[in-house]
Amino acid sequence: MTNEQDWKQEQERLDQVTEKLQARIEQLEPEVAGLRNQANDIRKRFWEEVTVNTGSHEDFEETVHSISQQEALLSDRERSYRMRQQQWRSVNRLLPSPYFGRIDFNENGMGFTEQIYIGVSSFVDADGMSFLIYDWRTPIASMYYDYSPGTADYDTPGGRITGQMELKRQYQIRGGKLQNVFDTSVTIGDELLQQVLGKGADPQMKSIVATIQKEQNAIIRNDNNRMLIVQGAAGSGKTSAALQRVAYLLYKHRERLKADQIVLFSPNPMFNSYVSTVLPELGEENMQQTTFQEYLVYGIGKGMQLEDPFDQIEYVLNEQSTQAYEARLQAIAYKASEAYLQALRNYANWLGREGMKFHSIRLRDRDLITAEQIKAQFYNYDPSIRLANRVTLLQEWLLKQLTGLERQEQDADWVEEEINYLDKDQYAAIDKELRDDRSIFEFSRVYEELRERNSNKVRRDEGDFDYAEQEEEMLRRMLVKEYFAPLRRSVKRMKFIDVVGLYTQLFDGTDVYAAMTGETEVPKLWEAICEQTKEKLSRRELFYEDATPFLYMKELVEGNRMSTEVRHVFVDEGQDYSMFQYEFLKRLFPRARMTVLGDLGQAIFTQATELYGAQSPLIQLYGESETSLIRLVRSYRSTREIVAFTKSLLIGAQEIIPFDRGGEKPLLLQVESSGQLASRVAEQLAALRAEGYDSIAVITKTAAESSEVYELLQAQNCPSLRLVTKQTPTFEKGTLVIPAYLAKGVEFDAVIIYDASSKTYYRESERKLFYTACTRAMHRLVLCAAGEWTPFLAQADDSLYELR
Ligand SMILES: Nc1ncnc2c1ncn2[C@@H]1O[C@H](COP(=O)(O)OP(=O)(O)OP(=O)(O)O)[C@@H](O)[C@H]1O
Repeated sequence: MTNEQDWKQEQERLDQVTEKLQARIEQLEPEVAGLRNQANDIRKRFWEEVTVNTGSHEDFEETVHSISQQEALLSDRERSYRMRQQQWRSVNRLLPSPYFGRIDFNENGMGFTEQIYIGVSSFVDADGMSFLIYDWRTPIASMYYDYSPGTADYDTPGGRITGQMELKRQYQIRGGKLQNVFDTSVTIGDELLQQVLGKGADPQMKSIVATIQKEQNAIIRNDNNRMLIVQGAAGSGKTSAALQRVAYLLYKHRERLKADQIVLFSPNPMFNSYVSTVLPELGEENMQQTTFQEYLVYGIGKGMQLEDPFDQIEYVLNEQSTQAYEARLQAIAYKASEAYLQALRNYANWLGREGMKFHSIRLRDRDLITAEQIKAQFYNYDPSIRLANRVTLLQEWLLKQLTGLERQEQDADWVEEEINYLDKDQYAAIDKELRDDRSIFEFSRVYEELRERNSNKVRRDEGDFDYAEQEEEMLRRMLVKEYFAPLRRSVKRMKFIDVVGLYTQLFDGTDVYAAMTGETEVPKLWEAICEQTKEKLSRRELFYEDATPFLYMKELVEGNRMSTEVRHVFVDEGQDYSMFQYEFLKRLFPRARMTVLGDLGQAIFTQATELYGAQSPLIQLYGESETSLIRLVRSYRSTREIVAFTKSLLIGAQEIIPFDRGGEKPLLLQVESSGQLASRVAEQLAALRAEGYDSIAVITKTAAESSEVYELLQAQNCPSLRLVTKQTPTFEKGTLVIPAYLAKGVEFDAVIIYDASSKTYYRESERKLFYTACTRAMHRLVLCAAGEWTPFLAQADDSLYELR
């Protein structure tokens, strides 16, 4: 806290800045309105101002010139309008809270101290020179996040600047009024951060610019390498840092980077709405957001039915331990492994020599070009040409063949028959097209005439030029063309490759697999895996674990698609992606840098990838020299008590450090039978609501359990209860009943684990799911259990919770 004198000065400065902001708004408003009207006017009267005359060549040129002049004028006004509007918005955004921080910096050799006020965007005084507010993303503002008072420096394009930071101050300003001023010394913003973190959960994530921590700042501003990997504990601010990083990149590269050149892969569609307000709050447009599943569905196409990751996890959590279940688990792990990735690469090499599978091209129930002919042609190409390039050659060859065959086919008997049997409507349609093409007849007639006159031939009788014959030929041509059009289309779409067959043949048994891929180390239950996979494929369905490898193999054969526009790819919950998926992203976005954020402690899927440490295969994706690794160990979401408890659930999570915010210990409630659970949980819900918590999650293990619990709690008359399923589009405040895997990435004031008994959570593989569920709690955590506690609580010292 500062003294009275300081406070007064700060309030005075705030008043001055507010006045200047208001003055700027008043100045900009008519300018914005004026430019908007001008642009609208130009748009409305566009054609009045243009002289359109196409009589002669000169007139035509004149017209083109006049249109482009008018266009240039319009786009100039629109550009000015957009710029002014942006300024107007930015000043308006500043008005209620112009800045949140200040540093006083004395640059070495300059001999004076500059006061640098920091806000969500820059604001320059009317002289155009003095910065009244610096954007938090400017190089100089980085000192605010990186240093306490004392020696400090920052990097500029011209080199490093060093000096003394004499003061560091933080503000809370609301509605133009100074509410709090903190002078910070050792660490930035503990007091402010305390206040921010003590607040309630929101159905939408907030920006953290006022309290970004040094290690988070390193993530936000890291702009050196192709790959940035962040391993961070639950609640350490990975997603927050990622979003501020997007804002930073958009600012730093504003001349050449647009929001739609950045893609964020989110864990589920609901998450999109959760994070969607952060960037607009910072005055930036949202980046593109998608899920990997959306990409898979798009890449594989409509022909196959894809399981989604949530159905996969439901299977893993629900099924009993049968042999089929064990086989599926082994398959999930193996099909995400690097060994399988390598096997598929080897398989593609093998296919370069033998074993390709094609579909015959068929017309009216007969083969036009047989699969054998296609295969023979394919293996005729020089084997040194890459597989995908040979496929392109084959595609060209097929299209050429089709042209020849189409011509031949016109004389076939079936064509004559079809013409005879054309019904009235079909005939009328064709006749119309013919009439439209009549000009061609006219042209050929005139041409014929001229040719004859020139060669001094006697002009033939009109009857010599046989229209009837021409018409019949045209009909044949059109009819055959109609039959051939879908064939061409499917060749262009590479449908002549039997991709399903190619993937299926991988599962013809251990020996065949080894011969094709060179892989001899397969999971124990490989034969059962083969059966399961083939059975599923025979229904034109794909397990989730097969979807990415399937698409990977498809693209190895057909050549991969690319998106060269995208410059930055962000992967949140990065531990849940397999190496296949990373390989994909790398190939799909060849010109993009990648930021992967995740936490191995929350790896709820079997195909998890380690992000950090020597074993991380992710480092190999772009190579060590192109990769930066950052680790976040401080957790901001939950109270000290909740973090101490949740970290005891994980093995080897000692290094997680809670931010120093106190609260109540987690509460463990045990009842005797599951019949009593609902009423105890309902009691807890009522108590938490009475304490003022209005974002509460009752977290269950599976979707089925969620629906059941939802019914039970409704029967207990719990108010404003909402069931969340994978189809739920957005998060809303209130009491949610939600399966753990859908609560990923989000947070709640209070969390109730519905049944933390050993009947529900017992497999070791469910430990991280359980941990993820508990770490969603910000202020309160309650665990209920009917009967024995889950074994995951075994390491939790009884001083870490309260038992009732
Ligand atoms: N520097 C900060 N200042 C204020 N709040 C912060 C800061 N860092 C993180 N938080 C808050 O901590 C909470 C957790 O942040 P976030 O969701 O980004 O963490 P995460 O690492 O992505 O978590 P998880 O892996 O558990 O999903 C959020 O409420 C966020 O606003």
